[in-house]
Amino acid sequence: MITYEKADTFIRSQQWDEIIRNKPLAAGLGVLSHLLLAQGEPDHSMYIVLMLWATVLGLVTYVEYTLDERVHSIGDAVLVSGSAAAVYFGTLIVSMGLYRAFFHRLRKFPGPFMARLSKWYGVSLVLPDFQYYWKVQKLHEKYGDIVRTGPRELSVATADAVPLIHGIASKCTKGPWYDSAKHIEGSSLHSTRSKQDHKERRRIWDRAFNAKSLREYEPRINRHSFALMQKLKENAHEPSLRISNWVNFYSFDVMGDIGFSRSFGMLAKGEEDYLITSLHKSMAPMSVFGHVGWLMNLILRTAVGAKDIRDFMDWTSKVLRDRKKAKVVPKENDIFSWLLDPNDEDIPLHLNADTRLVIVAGSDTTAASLTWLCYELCKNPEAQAKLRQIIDDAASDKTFLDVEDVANIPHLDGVINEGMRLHPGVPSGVQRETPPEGLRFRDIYIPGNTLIWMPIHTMQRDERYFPDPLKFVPERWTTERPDLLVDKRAFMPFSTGVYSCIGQKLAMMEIRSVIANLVRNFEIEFAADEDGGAAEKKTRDCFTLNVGKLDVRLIPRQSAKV
Ligand code: HEM
Repeated sequence: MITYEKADTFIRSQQWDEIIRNKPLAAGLGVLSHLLLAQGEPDHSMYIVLMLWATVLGLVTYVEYTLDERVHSIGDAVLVSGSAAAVYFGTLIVSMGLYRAFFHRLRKFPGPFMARLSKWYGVSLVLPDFQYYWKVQKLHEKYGDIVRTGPRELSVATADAVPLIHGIASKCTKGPWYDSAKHIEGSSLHSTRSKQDHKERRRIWDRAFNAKSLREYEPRINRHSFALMQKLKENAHEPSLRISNWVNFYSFDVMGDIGFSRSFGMLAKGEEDYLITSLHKSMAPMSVFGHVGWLMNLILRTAVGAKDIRDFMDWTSKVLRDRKKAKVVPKENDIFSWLLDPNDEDIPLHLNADTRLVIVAGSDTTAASLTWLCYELCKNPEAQAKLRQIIDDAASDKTFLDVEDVANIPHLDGVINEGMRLHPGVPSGVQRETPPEGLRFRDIYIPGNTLIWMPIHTMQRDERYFPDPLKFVPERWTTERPDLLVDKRAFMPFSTGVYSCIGQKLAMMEIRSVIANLVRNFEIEFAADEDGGAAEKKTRDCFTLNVGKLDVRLIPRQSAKV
C-alpha cells in the first residue's frame, strides 16, 4: 500500500529541481500540449486547461521553493518556474503558429497571413467600428470567393455553395459558436448542435408557426401596429422623431405578446424596458469576443460576464412559472402555448433559453429591418411615392390596414426584400461545420471539421447575382425588372435549409403591417440634422444588428387617418 511516508520519500528522491530546469523537456511538453489541444474542440473547456496550467505552475513554484537548494526565496522560485513556463508556452505558441501557417489542412486557401495564425485577427477586424461584415466584404474583393478567415475557418461567398452548406440535405452541422452560453442556459432550438435534438424540437416549434397559428397572431400584430401608428401621429409635429427607437418598441411589444402573452408596454411608455436593456447588453460582447470562442466562453463563466444573461433568465423563468401556475392564462394561443408541457412539474432549463431566443431572434432582427427600410424610403423618395400609390390603390377605403389587407401586394414585398437584401439582419451569416469527410463543390475540396461562414451581406451585394447591387430597386423582385435578379440562392436574410428562420412569415407580417401603414399615413424624410450617417456608421454587428439611431420627420397625409 502506498503510504504518505512512501510517497513523500519517492517525491523527495526525485531530482525535481533538475526536471523543472530541463528546457528540452519543457519544450517537448509544449509540443505535446499542442497535439492534445488540436485533437478536440477545446473552446468550451478552456477554463479547465487554464486551471490545470495554473495548478501545475503553482506546484512547480512550490517544489522549487521547498526542494531546490539553489533557491533561497519565493522570488527565486518564481523566476525558475517562470522560465520553465516561458519555454513551455513559447514552444506551444511557435508550434501552433508553424502548424497553422504552413501545414494546416486549410493552407491552400487564400487569405491574410495573420488570419491563419489566430482568430484574434477577426477581433482586429471588428474594431474600431464593430462592422465586421464590411471588412469581410473587402477580403472577398481581394482574395476571391473563398477566404481563410481563421486557423480553421473559411468565409465562402458563392451562391453555388449554398445548397451544400445550408441546403435541406446539407451534411454540415452547427459549429462551436453555438455552445458559448450552454453552461448557463442549456441549449435553445437555435443553439442545439445535435441534428436529432433540433429536428425533434423544431417539430414542436413548427406548430407555433404554422398557418393556423400565424392567423391567430394577426390581431395582436394589428393591435401593436395600430398603437405604433397612433404614437407616431401624436409625435408627428416634432421636427425629429427617433424612428429606430419606435420600431424597436413595436417589435419587442409584439414579441412579448405573441411569445408569451406578456406586454412589455414599451410603445405605451415610449422607452426601453430594463430587461431589454440587459438583453442587449448580454449580446454586446458577441461583437468582439464572438470571434474567439474560448474567450467568449471564459467571459460567460465569470460572474460579471454572465450577469446579464442570468438576470434575464431569472425573469424568464418567473414568467414561465407564472404561466404554468395559470397566473397568466392567455386568451389567445401564444408561442409558449405550444412549447410548455402542462405535464412538466418544473420548467426545463432549455425553455429559458428558448424564451431568450424568441425575444432576441424575433425583436432585434425585425426592428433592424424596419429601421433600414425607413432609411431606404427616406433616401429614395420616388420609391416611397410609388409604394404609397400602390398601397393606396390596393386598399383605398381603409384608414388602418390590417395584416391581411397587405398580405398579397408583390411590390410591398419587393420593397421589403430589397431592404433586407441591402441590409440583412444577420449580416455576417451563421457558423456551420463541415462533416468529417469534407465537402466538394465545383473542383474545390473543403476538408472536414472546417468552420464556414457564408457572409450574407457580401453575397447580397454581389453584382453577379444582383446587377446594380448598390441600388435600391424593389422592381427586381416583381415582374418589372426580373433581369436584376440573377441568382436567388444568394438571397438569404432568413438563412435557408433545416435551420432557417422559423419566424420568417411572422416577421414579414409584422414588417408589411408597419411599412404599409407608415407610407399610407405619412410622408417620411430624414430629419433636418440627419443624413442616415449614424445608421451607416454606428451600427454594431453583435450577431444580430444593433442599428445606429435614425431620426426622421413625418408629414401626416391629409387623406389618411389612423
Ligand atoms: C427580419 C426579421 C428576421 C430575420 C432577418 C431573421 C433571421 C434569422 C436567421 C438568419 C436565422 C438563422 C440563424 C442561424 O442559423 O444561426 C434565424 C433563425 C431563427 N429565427 Fe429568425 N429572423 C427574423 C425574425 C424572426 C422572428 C419574428 C422570429 C420569431 C420568434 C424568429 C425566430 C427564429 C428562430 C426561433 C430561429 C432558430 C431556428 C432554428 O434554429 O431552427 N426570427 N433567423
